[in-house]
Amino acid sequence: MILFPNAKINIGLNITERRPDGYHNLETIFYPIDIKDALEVVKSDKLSFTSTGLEIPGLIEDNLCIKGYHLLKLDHDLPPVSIHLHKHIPIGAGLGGGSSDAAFFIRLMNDEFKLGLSVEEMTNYARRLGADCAFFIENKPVFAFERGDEFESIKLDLSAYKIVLVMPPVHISTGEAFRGIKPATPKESLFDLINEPIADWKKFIKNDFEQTVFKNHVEIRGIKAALYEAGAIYSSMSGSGASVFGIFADTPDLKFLEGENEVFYL
Ligand SMILES: C[C@](O)(CO)[C@H](O)COP(=O)(O)OP(=O)(O)OC[C@H]1O[C@@H](n2ccc(N)nc2=O)[C@H](O)[C@@H]1O
Ligand SMILES: Nc1ncnc2c1ncn2[C@@H]1O[C@H](COP(=O)(O)OP(=O)(O)OP(=O)(O)O)[C@@H](O)[C@H]1O
Repeated sequence: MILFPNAKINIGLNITERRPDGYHNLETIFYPIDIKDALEVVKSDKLSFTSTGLEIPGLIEDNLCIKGYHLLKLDHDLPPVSIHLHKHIPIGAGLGGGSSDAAFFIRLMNDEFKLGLSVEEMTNYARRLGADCAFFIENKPVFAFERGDEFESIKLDLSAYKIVLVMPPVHISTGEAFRGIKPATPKESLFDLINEPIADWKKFIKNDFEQTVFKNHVEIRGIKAALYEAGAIYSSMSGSGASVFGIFADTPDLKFLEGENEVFYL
């Protein structure tokens, strides 16, 4: 069976407090976007993982698909499988690529091997693999809170707009981006602000990681400025970076950004 795990962007991200478990409580809007990996799983005589496309840093044992397999195996009688991932979603981008692979892996195993898991059960497995993973089980726009793995439904449809995503040649690890953040409770929750007209978002909606990340990577700040210059209605870094997205009324001409960076027109 083959599935196509997609990426997400964060529209706004407030880091509200440090938790005793080393994580942070935050609030954000997750919005799925159309940049995808391809994930194939077939029954085999031994567990294996191969990948093509972008090089995935780290050990195969640490790949979130393999971790997902071992997690499900604790509770279910699973045959060995061979997993192939074609990696297309930029890594260290704040796009949740690895998290999406993990969640889609759980969904795939549930379907392929008739595990009978409910959405809630799959979400619980996913959140044990990473804070971002849980969102990709249902994979629809949500307001997320606590570790980013509790959700409230929202109505948000950006299909009338053009989203452009720019990935600079820099990778940022989520752990690195959290260092130096001073958590604070915002005056107004994103849950309410997201209902304001998009033209007003830039006045109210911010991503707390920009403060720390822009300090060390001025070129990322430059991309955001360039997107506004090119007519973006709203622009922000996604998650913990390094990618930056812009929401436009019409497809902008961003050729000047294309040399150095990878530009996705969605
Ligand atoms: C910041 C976001 O990218 C926003 O979408 C995500 O919340 C990060 O989610 P993720 O990459 O799935 O995060 P995990 O793999 O669970 O955690 C990586 C590291 O990020 C930090 N982390 C992550 C999520 C969170 N709510 N608080 C944290 O402090 C922790 O130091 C953790 O060790
Ligand atoms: N299937 C996978 N695809 C990509 N990275 C993976 C995968 N499994 C584990 N990883 C590890 O996760 C790290 C980054 O993952 P990911 O792409 O989710 O981060 P990100 O782009 O910063 O997104 P986010 O922080 O929003 O989850 C990689 O450096 C890699 O070591």
